[in-house]
Amino acid sequence: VLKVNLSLRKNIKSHLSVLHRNCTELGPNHMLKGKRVIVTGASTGIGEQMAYHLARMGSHILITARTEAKLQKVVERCLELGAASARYVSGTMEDMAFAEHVVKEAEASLGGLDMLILNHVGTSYFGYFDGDVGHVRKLLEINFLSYVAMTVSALPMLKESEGSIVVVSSMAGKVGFPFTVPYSATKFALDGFFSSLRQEFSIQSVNVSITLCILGFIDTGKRSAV
Ligand SMILES: NC(=O)C1=CN([C@@H]2O[C@H](COP(=O)(O)OP(=O)(O)OC[C@H]3O[C@@H](n4cnc5c(N)ncnc54)[C@H](OP(=O)(O)O)[C@@H]3O)[C@@H](O)[C@H]2O)C=CC1
Ligand SMILES: C[C@H](CCC(=O)NCCS(=O)(=O)O)[C@H]1CC[C@H]2[C@@H]3C(=O)C[C@@H]4C[C@H](O)CC[C@]4(C)[C@H]3CC[C@]12C
Repeated sequence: VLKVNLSLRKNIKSHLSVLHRNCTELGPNHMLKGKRVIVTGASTGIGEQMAYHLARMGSHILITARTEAKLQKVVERCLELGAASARYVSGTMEDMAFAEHVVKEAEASLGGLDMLILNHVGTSYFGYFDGDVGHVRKLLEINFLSYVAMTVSALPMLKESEGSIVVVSSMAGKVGFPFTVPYSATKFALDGFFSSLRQEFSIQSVNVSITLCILGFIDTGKRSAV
């Protein structure tokens, strides 16, 4: 048993060292080189920084949010940082037709899609739940339904490229923290939808990965409300 154990350990060690050498030679900065990526909510905060990381890796980037002036600046910076290409589409994710339009724009301008990064989030409040059902509905449309609409539109292209869906969520989408009731509900909904869809992809051998990012508080230097 000791002999088998030792030879197994030797084997694993040599495999790991090959893996490490390959990864180091390739370098993390090349992983998404030439890949076609949509980043939503990329005019500020985490989405903006993700766009810059993709730019440094040499990806083709399509960003979106409502504020055109900010998107223009982010696109300029992406090009300076080395993006293979960078463009924006401005509009609101309250409108499902707009969500679908962004995906169509990627198809028209990039000829396909390798990664869909769903990151945008509508404005809410940080405080006791005030009973405003209209606000919960609106936030569900922005933070959840538009994610679903974009995923459905992008799926044929992602199946073709065997690409990835990245969904930015929060600890508040896994645990019920106080003062974030509407926001938390939208993030829990994302977990239900995308975790279930991932299981279906696995059963159907659909080679599209789904990653749900569970973030804790990140100070983007910006705001006091959600
Ligand atoms: N920061 C944090 O502590 C945490 C953040 N997260 C998650 O990370 C992601 C990014 O958060 P963060 O960077 O802090 O958020 P920001 O508020 O900085 O950015 C939100 C982005 O969404 C866009 N957006 C807002 N409303 C709409 C709308 N109606 N239609 C289209 N786009 C819209 C904004 O641009 P514009 O106003 O121009 O439309 C902006 O680009 C979110 O999913 C959030 O839930 C998770 C845990 C913690
Ligand atoms: C307070 C939550 C994080 C708790 C935490 O990180 N505990 C430590 C665990 S560990 O010791 O094991 O590491 C925050 C998690 C998510 C935050 C909320 C969020 O998702 C978005 C908003 C961002 C905004 O800038 C402030 C308000 C938020 C609602 C924010 C509030 C704090 C969290 C719930």
